[in-house]
This record gives sequence, structure tokens and C-alpha cells, in this order.
Amino acid sequence: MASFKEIISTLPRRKGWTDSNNDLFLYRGFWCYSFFIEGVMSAQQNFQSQPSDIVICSAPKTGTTWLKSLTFAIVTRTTFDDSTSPLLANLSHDCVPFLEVDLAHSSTNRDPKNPLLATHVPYSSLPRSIIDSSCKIVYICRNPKDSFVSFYHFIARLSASKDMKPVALEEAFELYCQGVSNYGPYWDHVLGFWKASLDRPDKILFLKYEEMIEDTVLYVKKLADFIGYPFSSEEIKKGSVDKIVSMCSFEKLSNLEVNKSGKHREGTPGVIENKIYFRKGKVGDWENYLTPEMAAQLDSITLQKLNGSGLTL
Ligand SMILES: Nc1ncnc2c1ncn2[C@@H]1O[C@H](COP(=O)(O)OS(=O)(=O)O)[C@@H](OP(=O)(O)O)[C@H]1O
Repeated sequence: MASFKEIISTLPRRKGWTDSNNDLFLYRGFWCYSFFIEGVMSAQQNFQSQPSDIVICSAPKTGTTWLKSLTFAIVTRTTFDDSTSPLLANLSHDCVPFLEVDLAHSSTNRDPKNPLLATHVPYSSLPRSIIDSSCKIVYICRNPKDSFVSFYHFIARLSASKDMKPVALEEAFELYCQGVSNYGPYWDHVLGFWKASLDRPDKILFLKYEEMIEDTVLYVKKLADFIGYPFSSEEIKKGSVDKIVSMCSFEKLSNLEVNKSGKHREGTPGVIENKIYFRKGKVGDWENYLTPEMAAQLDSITLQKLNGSGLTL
């Protein structure tokens, strides 16, 4: 049987968003770096989901770090509070295992007390056991213009820390519009989960970054209800929801020492400075980077892609 590497070497490929020779490959309709595709293939073969699992799904740069923090704080709130939470000393990515990296080869190396896992895998390529089991999926999406700008800055900051050069913003924009971004096309990623959430509303909660920023308290309650960890009226009276919202706010998390000077995956080639996951955390920052023409181009792609779906971004 061909190895994962052999299969990947036969896939269509495009240059990635930096000057390094780290290409993006087209696997089952989405573009991805080979390291992650190997993880996806392996997870498809090996990962066994439990009914108690809560799977946090997202395309990159749509609010993953935040959603992981909120969900982790919700499920661990009877063990920790806002002065003892592991989130004060750990990046949320280190509190929630990542399917295609941490759980790709085995689902047995999990903390039995932690039902959370996260992935960027599109709905159509999730391991069968996640689709078939009664576990819950929470998906977050974000306006494509902000998502692109966030992505570009992430790659630029990552490149600076790894002695690589990012492609110019205009080149990255063209690639993004063509769907060539890690786990892209972005619109297909969102639509896959959107359609599945309409078919299976009890299984998939579909969230938007902008709506969560607008009324975080409301969405934290919704999220807690959906994943089976509802807040009691007593907890609400005691301010438990507000404390979680405040602890997981951009201002609070980005100013923690661990997120200013700590590193994710330290000691591995995939090491990333935690601070790169925090930039502005704002809605509408695209206005500072995209020309009116670029914005109109992205809006038009979004309209065309989402046409008839009932979804707006
Ligand atoms: N707590 C909190 N609240 C609100 N927003 C936050 C928070 N933490 C991170 N961010 C912003 O999310 C953007 C990064 O996206 P992701 O977390 O999805 O990145 S990743 O996929 O996990 O690499 C990136 O957005 P931009 O600031 O627009 O670049 C982060 O700043």
C-alpha cells in the first residue's frame, strides 16, 4: 500500500504563502500543507470518537484560540475558577488537543477528564467516527476579509520568527481568492459545516466570530447549553458566565505572561510563539489593509459562493 507521503506526492500542488519550499497540496478538495494532510489521513484511519467528545472545528484565523479558551473554561468551571484556570498559564491550544497533530496516530493518548478536541479539517474529511457518533461539534466562522487579513499577518509574523519571507499581501490575496490557503477554499470550509448544521442542528452548533464579539455572554450561555454544560440560574446570579467571558477576553489572554513570551510546541520543528495567535481581536480591521477594490472582489466571491445557502458572512 502506498505511504501517506507517496499519496501526497501525487496530489496537485501550489506554492504556499512564503518563500520557503513548503507547498500546499490539494487533498479531497482542500489545500493543505503536507504535514497536516498526513495527520488528517492518519486521523481518518485511527481516531475513534467518544459520545462525550466536543469537537471544536474551524478554518484557521476565525477565532479558534478564543473558542477553545471559552469552551475549556466552561467544561472545567467546577474544577477551576478564574484565578486557578490552566488558561492563565497555558495557551488554549495546549489545553485542547489538535486532532490532526496530537491525536492523529492514536485516540488513546487523551486525558479522560477532557472531552475537548479541535480540528481545522473540513466537514467532508472528518474521521467517520466523529460524524457517526453522538458527539457534539462546535464550528466558528468569520468574515472572509478579516479572516484573510488575520491569516496574512499570522504568516508574516511566523515567517519573521522562522527566517522565512512571506509573499506580498497582494499575492497572498490572489491565492486566497483562488481558494489556495491552508484548509481552503475558505468558503467551502464554511459551507460544509453550515449545511451540516442545518441538517443536524442537534449535533452542530454554528457560530460567527462577529456575533460572539457583539454579545459574548449570550453565546457563552448558548455554547454551554449546546455542549451539555448549562449554567444554573445560581451560577448566572453569582457571575460565573461574566467571569469566563472576562477571563477569555482578548485583552486578558493576550496580556498573560505565557501568551506574551511562551511557545507552543516548544522543542519541535512546528514551534510557534504564543503571541502570534494574538494580534488585534477586532471586527473590521480589514479596512486598514485592503483597498476598496480588494474588498469588493472578496465580497463578490463571498456572495457568489454563498448564494442560495441562506448564510451571510
Ligand atoms: N480571546 C480572543 N478574543 C477575540 N479574538 C481573539 C482572541 N484570541 C485570539 N483572537 C484573534 O483570533 C485570530 C486568530 O485566529 P485563530 O485563533 O482561529 O487562529 S488559529 O487558527 O488558531 O491559528 C486573531 O485575529 P486578528 O487579531 O484579526 O489577527 C486573534 O487576534
